[in-house]
Amino acid sequence: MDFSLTDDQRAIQEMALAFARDEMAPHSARWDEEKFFPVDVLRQAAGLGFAGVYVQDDVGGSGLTRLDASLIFEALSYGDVPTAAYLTIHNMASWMIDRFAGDELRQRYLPRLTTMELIASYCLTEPGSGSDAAAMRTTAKLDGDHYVLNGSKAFISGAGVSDVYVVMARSGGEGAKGVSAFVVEKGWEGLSFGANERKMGWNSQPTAQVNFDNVRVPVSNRIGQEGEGFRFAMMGLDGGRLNIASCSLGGAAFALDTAKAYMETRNQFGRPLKDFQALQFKIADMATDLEAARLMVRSAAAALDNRDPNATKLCAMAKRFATDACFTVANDALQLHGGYGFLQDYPLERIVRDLRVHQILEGTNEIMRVIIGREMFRQ
Ligand SMILES: CC(C)(COP(=O)(O)OP(=O)(O)OC[C@H]1O[C@@H](n2cnc3c(N)ncnc32)[C@H](O)[C@@H]1OP(=O)(O)O)[C@@H](O)C(=O)NCCC(=O)NCCSC(=O)C1=CCCCC1
Repeated sequence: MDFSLTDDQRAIQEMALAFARDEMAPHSARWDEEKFFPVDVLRQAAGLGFAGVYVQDDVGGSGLTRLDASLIFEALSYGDVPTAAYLTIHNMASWMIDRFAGDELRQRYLPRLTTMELIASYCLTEPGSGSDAAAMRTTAKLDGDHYVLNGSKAFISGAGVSDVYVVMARSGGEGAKGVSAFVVEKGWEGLSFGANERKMGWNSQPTAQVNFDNVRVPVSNRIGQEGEGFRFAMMGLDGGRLNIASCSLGGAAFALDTAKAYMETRNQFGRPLKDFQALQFKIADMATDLEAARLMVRSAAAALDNRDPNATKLCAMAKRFATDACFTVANDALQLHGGYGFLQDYPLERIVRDLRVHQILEGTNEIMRVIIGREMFRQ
């Protein structure tokens, strides 16, 4: 197995890191404090091809691989975790349209999604169904050449700001087979949004409920066939989980570098912290765990690129391992700063807050174990 990056991959990685350093990192503390959603910066990122990384190029996508995407999202997260994470959501929703919709729908939305003239959200979770996604109650009843959507989606990133919502709703019977996927536009009658949630982290992107009150959606806005929506949503999440794991890598890499720099200059007992072996061991463990997580993410990305039958399992493993390991790395980096790590004048407490949710969203790490366990016995 060759884990080295190609020259093209290094160039992409460096471009994303430069963007993170110049356009994101200088503002991330303010975005967090002011709960500011940096749409202009997202559009600048789209200009570099980061809004449709693995969308096909006939509709403006970059046509890159999942491994390329993982490198990009890791690099961007070095500058600001929630903004990079928002790009992953936009990419996931856009990919679902690219991969599963007919050409008319692809051409209608994707050229504007890949430039981020339109911003996308992904709507699966409901107030009453999180881990048990197939228990959703939002309905889509066929009425002539439209579906009529009723219900609510919860924890939706971008709700109220996004222009386009990829929505999973029940068009048929119970269970996963009754679910279809639709593209719904902001501004359509009956679509409304809840108040912005007050969150522990991920403050530079809005999160709210999306409500459907007899929203009429043209049949032509259904993605694929009736009853395929749950499978599409799960396939979207295989890649989404990899992307979130990549965002954890970037946040943890930033935390580790910040801790190392601090240890060079902070003196206690007459010596810099880096000269204490116990603290060197801590850095050694952090770097080792981060590298292990990175290798798992890259291996899962390669599996998705190669359509490996183990890809779902490997993505769940990478998400579980990387988001846990990277949260611990960030928390240890905070600890190495002593009392200063707890202050908002330093970036560590923000990174810890931002990475915490990666252990919960896009499937909790407990659900990742469910998926891995099932796959282990399916083989
Ligand atoms: C895995 C799970 C717990 C299991 O589901 P069940 O047992 O009901 O369904 P089951 O019997 O596993 O499957 C149904 C059909 O579906 C196919 N399929 C499933 N996975 C896949 C897959 N990966 N690829 C292809 N097909 C798949 C399956 O084969 C079956 O079809 P079949 O009957 O065989 O024809 C699922 O519910 C899940 O995952 N929850 C976590 C949700 C969850 O992750 N939210 C996160 C919401 S989004 C979020 O948190 C965000 C946060 C930030 C912003 C972005 C979004």
